[in-house]
Amino acid sequence: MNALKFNETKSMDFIAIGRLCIDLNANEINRPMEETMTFTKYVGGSPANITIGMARMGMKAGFIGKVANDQMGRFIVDYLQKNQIDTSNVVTDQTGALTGLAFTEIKSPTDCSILMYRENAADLKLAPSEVLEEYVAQSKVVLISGTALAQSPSREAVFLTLDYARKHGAIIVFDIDYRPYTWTSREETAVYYNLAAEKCDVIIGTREEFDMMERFEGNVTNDGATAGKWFDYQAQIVVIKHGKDGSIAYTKDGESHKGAIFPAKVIKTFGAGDSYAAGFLYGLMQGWEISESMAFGGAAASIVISSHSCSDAMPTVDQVKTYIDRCNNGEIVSS
Ligand SMILES: Nc1ncnc2c1ncn2[C@@H]1O[C@H](COP(=O)(O)OP(=O)(O)O)[C@@H](O)[C@H]1O
Ligand SMILES: O=C(O)C[C@@H](O)[C@H](O)C(=O)COP(=O)(O)O
Repeated sequence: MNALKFNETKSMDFIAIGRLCIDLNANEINRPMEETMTFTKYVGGSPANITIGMARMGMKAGFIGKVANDQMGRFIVDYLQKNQIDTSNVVTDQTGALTGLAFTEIKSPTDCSILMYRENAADLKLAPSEVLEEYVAQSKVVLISGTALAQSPSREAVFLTLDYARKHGAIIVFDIDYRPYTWTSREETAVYYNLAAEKCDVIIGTREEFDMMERFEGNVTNDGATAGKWFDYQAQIVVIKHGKDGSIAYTKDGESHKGAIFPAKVIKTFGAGDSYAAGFLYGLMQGWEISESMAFGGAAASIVISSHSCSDAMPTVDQVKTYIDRCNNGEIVSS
């Protein structure tokens, strides 16, 4: 058992708030963007990917967000619905805003980058008045994604969602999800990230993301010290991710747990964090121990980084279990 107490009377398992975007993933891999000519379109945006991952694992999931009033916006909503994700709090922009695009460059399995087009992005136009309290109140878990704090009115919509989630007893998860291009300064970023993190039960981020949040506190860069700060606020679990070197989770009772990593035939690195979050949160919601939940997330991540997409490659529970078995039998080895 982990220490989190989910309110089992609620009708939905998981709701995320944040961006619904499009990933355009390079078809011709192992080359720079300048030489990449064709791309495959997928639903993207980190919180969207995590929600799709939760739904694939059988969780009753929903989303709070805003999409453009165009073909891309309709493609996103349709894809969510096909994945059994409730879209009743996904609103359509009426101001001519556009869908955020992420073109991925896959230079090698370890050298990947993302070129973002996020001018006038619809997701950042979500207003507080468009977040329905009764919708938030239904969910056992509410996940907020840090990028949604980058601009008003989305920023206020997230803080209001945090208030509703706390009021109605949800477990609140903060995926730091720091994307520098949506922010105007590192100071502004750190201020808002810290204000949000104070209100969350589970905080998940990479070492670099926590470094950004600690910019006013000298050079901490020690995982234990980083996590310790948040236990004075609301946090019960703090997870610090270290790419292919795995992850470490700290809990309020002073314990720490290392996340197992699994072999992968890596096509690209992005999507690791989102699939890890889905698998980890799924495990926690089953009442599994922290390390078992981390391993489940690690295996989900290995599946997704061995695939071309992020969202579309999100595995089912059976796929993750089979993957773990095959790794344990030596059938899957790293490329
Ligand atoms: N090359 C890899 N091989 C196996 N597992 C990986 C690899 N890269 C990432 N992972 C898994 O995915 C998790 C999250 O990856 P990370 O790169 O730290 O997150 P993000 O994608 O958010 O930057 C890691 O803790 C690890 O379990
Ligand atoms: O989050 C985005 O806007 C782009 C994602 O859809 C993308 O594929 C990605 O970067 C995934 O993030 P990660 O899991 O943190 O690597």
